[in-house]
Amino acid sequence: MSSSSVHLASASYGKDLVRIFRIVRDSADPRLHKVAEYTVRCLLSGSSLIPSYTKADNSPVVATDTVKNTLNYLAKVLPAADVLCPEKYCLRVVNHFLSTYDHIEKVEVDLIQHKWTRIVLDQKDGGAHKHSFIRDGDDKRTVRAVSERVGGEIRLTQLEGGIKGLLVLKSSGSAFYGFHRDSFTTLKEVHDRIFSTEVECSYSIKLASQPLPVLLKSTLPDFCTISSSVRNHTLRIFALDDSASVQATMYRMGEAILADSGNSVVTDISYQLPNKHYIPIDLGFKGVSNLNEKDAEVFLPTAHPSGLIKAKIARTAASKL
Ligand SMILES: O=c1[nH]c(=O)c2[nH]c(=O)[nH]c2[nH]1
Repeated sequence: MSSSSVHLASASYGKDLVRIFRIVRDSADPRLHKVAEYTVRCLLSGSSLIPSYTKADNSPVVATDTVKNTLNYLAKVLPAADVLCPEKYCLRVVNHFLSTYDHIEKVEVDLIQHKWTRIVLDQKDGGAHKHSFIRDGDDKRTVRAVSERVGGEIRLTQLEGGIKGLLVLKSSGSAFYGFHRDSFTTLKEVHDRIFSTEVECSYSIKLASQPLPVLLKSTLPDFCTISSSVRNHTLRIFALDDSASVQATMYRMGEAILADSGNSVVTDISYQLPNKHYIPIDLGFKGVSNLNEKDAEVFLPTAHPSGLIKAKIARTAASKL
């Protein structure tokens, strides 16, 4: 068989790990700042780019360096509100590439927001500082936006918000018993255990079915309020649920988020939760009891292996009515 019996099955390219930092200075008080820091991946695709892979023809290639320049340029020239809101920034970015380059058919943007929270000093030192910030947690907000040219129109085909790296632990209020047992099972049933996980989730946001340039002229949902709501419900259910398992608790988190009337544009939420095991240490060598649920106080935090539980919780057709 000749080498021509292969074809390009799929392809996309662009810039990854583009670091963006934007300062927004208050118009009335230039020392009062807001800041946003993002890591962005932006990938382009389209059938007219196929020759760049198959025929070494670079003529249709918008250089990945140009993609990086564009991400920085848009961070500078877009209205402050559109850069400070990661979802809006992503929507502007995908729209830019499809409205600028007729031969690009699809743009995918994945963004990670790095936290910068304003430092609040004692009142004697002036309270909330105008331009000093702290990284108060490793959790990150994520956004994915995908836009495609459909029938000559620029359409938003995917918009997702999310969280990653949100590390939580509860030292009681979690059990795991009644599970299937067979000759491979060694795990003891437990009625009170440590539950720790690093929350990763993403939720789909459905906007009105209009071309993206039209959507961008309309009033968009308050994406930051939705993001806070997802984080708050996740933490609330984690703390309050008398957990029967990671599976049962994550389902309740999804239920709470979708039941909140403020989240009507959220159609589903996917969780990925590792079960980070804490194992009671056997101190029997000193005659000290540490293995029973009631007296276990010293544990070995184990990095691996961990359980890994995934679920997508979605609205059923009836609940959309
Ligand atoms: O919440 C849990 N779900 C499981 O499926 C599982 N399996 C296991 O060993 N421990 C746990 N915990």
